[in-house]
Order: sequence, then structure tokens, then C-alpha cells
Amino acid sequence: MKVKICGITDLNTAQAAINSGADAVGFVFAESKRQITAEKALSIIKNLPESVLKVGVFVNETREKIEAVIQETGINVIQLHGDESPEDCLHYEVPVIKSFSIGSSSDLKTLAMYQCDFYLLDSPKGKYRGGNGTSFNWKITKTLNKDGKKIILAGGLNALNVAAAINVVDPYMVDVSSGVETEGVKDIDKINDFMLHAKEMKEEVNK
Ligand SMILES: O=C(O)c1ccccc1NCC(=O)[C@H](O)[C@H](O)COP(=O)(O)O
Repeated sequence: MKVKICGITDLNTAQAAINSGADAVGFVFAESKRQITAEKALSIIKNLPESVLKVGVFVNETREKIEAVIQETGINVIQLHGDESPEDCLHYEVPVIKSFSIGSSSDLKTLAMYQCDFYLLDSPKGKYRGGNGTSFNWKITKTLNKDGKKIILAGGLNALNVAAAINVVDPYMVDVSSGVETEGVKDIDKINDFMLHAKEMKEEVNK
């Protein structure tokens, strides 16, 4: 199972997540308690291996700003986490993750309107557009026709529930932020624990 650790704000945590097996790390450029500047993101990203996906998270941001952040920081994937239209997700030089708030099965119908590289399923917004630590009813996804889409499951995941979530949703990747934090700060022990449960699940599924 592939894993994205989101809401990275320092190099030590990024490196620990990658050493633990993270396939992607996320940097939030939108309004958030985890918001990071382009300058700080660059100082982290330049020290990370090529092979890891560096995801920039944006909410209803202008194309000009997103393209500038791509140039300034070296992020190699963008995550559009607001009310972006299908057209807003096209014609970027890097792969695009579009996130969708899943409150009921009708929310899944929207995915068919979008052509993007990854489809991230998250809980409906809380204080911020994402990173709120709440999960949605994973069983809703049973009605989703994946049709080859790469699904990223997010929202309230943690070491204790990630294996069950993978079992129900069968995603391409899982994404976590709050569930690997203690008092709002990324916790390396929790990252290691999450990784163990998410990656172990892959072994179980492949048996
Ligand atoms: O993480 C944030 O603070 C955030 C703020 C605004 C928009 C998106 C944000 N995060 C996007 C993510 O990919 C999170 O990992 C995802 O929403 C899951 O978060 P959590 O429920 O805390 O694990």
C-alpha cells in the first residue's frame, strides 16, 4: 500500500516519514494550521530524494500562484482541495490530485466529471478544507465504479483504523495528517506505527 504523509512543516519529519516508507509527502499552501511558505517548502524539498512524490496542497488558488509555487519549490504533484472545476484541473505540467468531500454516495458521482491523475476521497470540510481528522463512512465507496481511477483514501485515518479502511475501500494510496500527530505536531512514532499497519495490510491483501 502506498502512503502519503500530509502537512509536513520540517525536514526532520519529512526524512523520518520517507525513511519509514512514505511514498509521498504533502505541503499545505492553503489556509491551515499546517500552512507552509514556498521558501520553507523549498528548504525541505531540496533535501529529499527524487523518487518521493512532493505534493503541494492548494484550495481554490489561482493557476498563476500554483504554477509559481511549482517553479519555486520543486513540488512534483499538486493537490486541488477546494471547489476547483474539472477545467481547473487540466493542463498542469505536473500530475494532479483532485480531492472530493464524501458525505453521501451521491458525492461520488462527481468523480466521473474530472480527468485527473489521482482522486482523493476525504471527509466533508471542518474548520479547514482538509486535515480535520474526521473519517467518513467508507462503505459508501462500495457504489463507486473506480474504472481504473487511482483512489487516495484520506480523512481521520490512524494506525488503528487504516487496515480496516484499506480492506473496505481498496485504495491506491492512503493519506494521513492528524492521525500521526500528538497535540498538533507530527509524531515520528505515530508515523512509524501508521506505516507498519498500512504496509502490512498490503502483504495481507497480496497473500
Ligand atoms: O492538512 C491540512 O491542514 C489541510 C488544510 C486545508 C486543505 C487541505 C489540508 N490537508 C489535505 C490532506 O491531504 C490531509 O491529509 C487530508 O485532508 C486528511 O487529513 P486528516 O483527516 O487530518 O488525516
